Amino acid sequence: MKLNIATRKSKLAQVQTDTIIAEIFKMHKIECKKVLIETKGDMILDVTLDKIGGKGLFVKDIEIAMMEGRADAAVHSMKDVPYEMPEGFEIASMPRREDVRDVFVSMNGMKFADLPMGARIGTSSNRRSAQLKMIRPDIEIVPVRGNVQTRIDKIERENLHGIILAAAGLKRLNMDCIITDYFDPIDFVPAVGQGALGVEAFTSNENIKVFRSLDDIETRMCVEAERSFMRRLNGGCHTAIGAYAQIDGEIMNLVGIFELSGRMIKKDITGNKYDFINLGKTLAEKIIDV
Ligand SMILES: NCc1[nH]cc(CCC(=O)O)c1CC(=O)O
Repeated sequence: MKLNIATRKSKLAQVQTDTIIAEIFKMHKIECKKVLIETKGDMILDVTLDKIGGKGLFVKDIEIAMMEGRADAAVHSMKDVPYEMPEGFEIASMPRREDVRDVFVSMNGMKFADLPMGARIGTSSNRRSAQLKMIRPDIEIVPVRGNVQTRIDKIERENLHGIILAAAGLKRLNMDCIITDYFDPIDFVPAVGQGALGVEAFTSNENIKVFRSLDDIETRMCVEAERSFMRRLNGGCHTAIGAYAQIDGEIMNLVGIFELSGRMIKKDITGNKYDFINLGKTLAEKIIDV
C-alpha cells in the first residue's frame, strides 16, 4: 500500500511534505508518494492575493485532487488554510510547530535598526505592512509576491533594502543563514498559524488514524486559539490580522492584532490552555469592544 500526499509545487511545499512522509514512515512503516498540484494561487502572481480570492486559492485545488481520489491527504502551511473547511474534510494533524517569528532579510546583511530613512522594504502582506508602519512610519512598502526564492531575488531586482519573511519557511529550506533580524513575536505579531503545518484529509479516509497520529497537542491548542480569534473577527487576508499563542505549563497567553477602522489594535489575554477556543473568541471581542 502506498498513500498519495498532495501539495503545491513550490520547493517549500515539497520539503514540508517530505518531512511529513518521513514521519509517517518512521511511525507506521507506511510508504507515501508526493502528488504535486499547481494551484491558482501559484499561477496568478501579478496581482495581490486578496484581489483574486485570498489564500484559500492555495488550498482549494488540492482539495479537488482529494475529492477526485488523486490524493489521500494533503500538506499545507496552516497560515494558508481558511477557517471554513469544506464538508467532510478535517485537519487531521498539526505536527510540532517550527519557529513562529517573522524575520528581516536584507540586501547586504544590513540590520533592520540601521536602515536609512525611507528604506524600501518588500512585502505583500497587509499584516506585515501595517506593523512595519507602526515601528518605522518612514519605510516605503513595495509589494512582492511569489515563492520564497522569487521574493529573495526581488531584493536585488527591485532594488529593495530588504524583505520580511517567515523564519519557518527559511529554516525548512535550510536558508536561515540569510536572516539578518528576528522580530519578537510579541512586538511583531505573526500570521495566524504561522510556522505550523496541517495534514488535511477526508474524515472518512480509511487511513485517517495514520494522518491523525502526527498531531502535536500544544501546537494544536495554540493554532486553534489563533484560528478562533480569526474566525470571530472574520479575518480573511484583506484586513491586517495576526495572532500568537504560547503555552507555559497550564497557562496560555494569546496576543492578537487587528486593523479596525484604519487603526491597528493590539491586545492580549491569559487563561487556562484547555480553554483555547474561548480565549481566541474573548480576545477578539476585547479588540472590537474599544
Ligand atoms: N504566505 C506564504 C507562506 N506560507 C507559509 C510560509 C512559510 C512559513 C510558515 O509555515 O508559516 C510562507 C512564506 C512566508 O510568509 O514567508
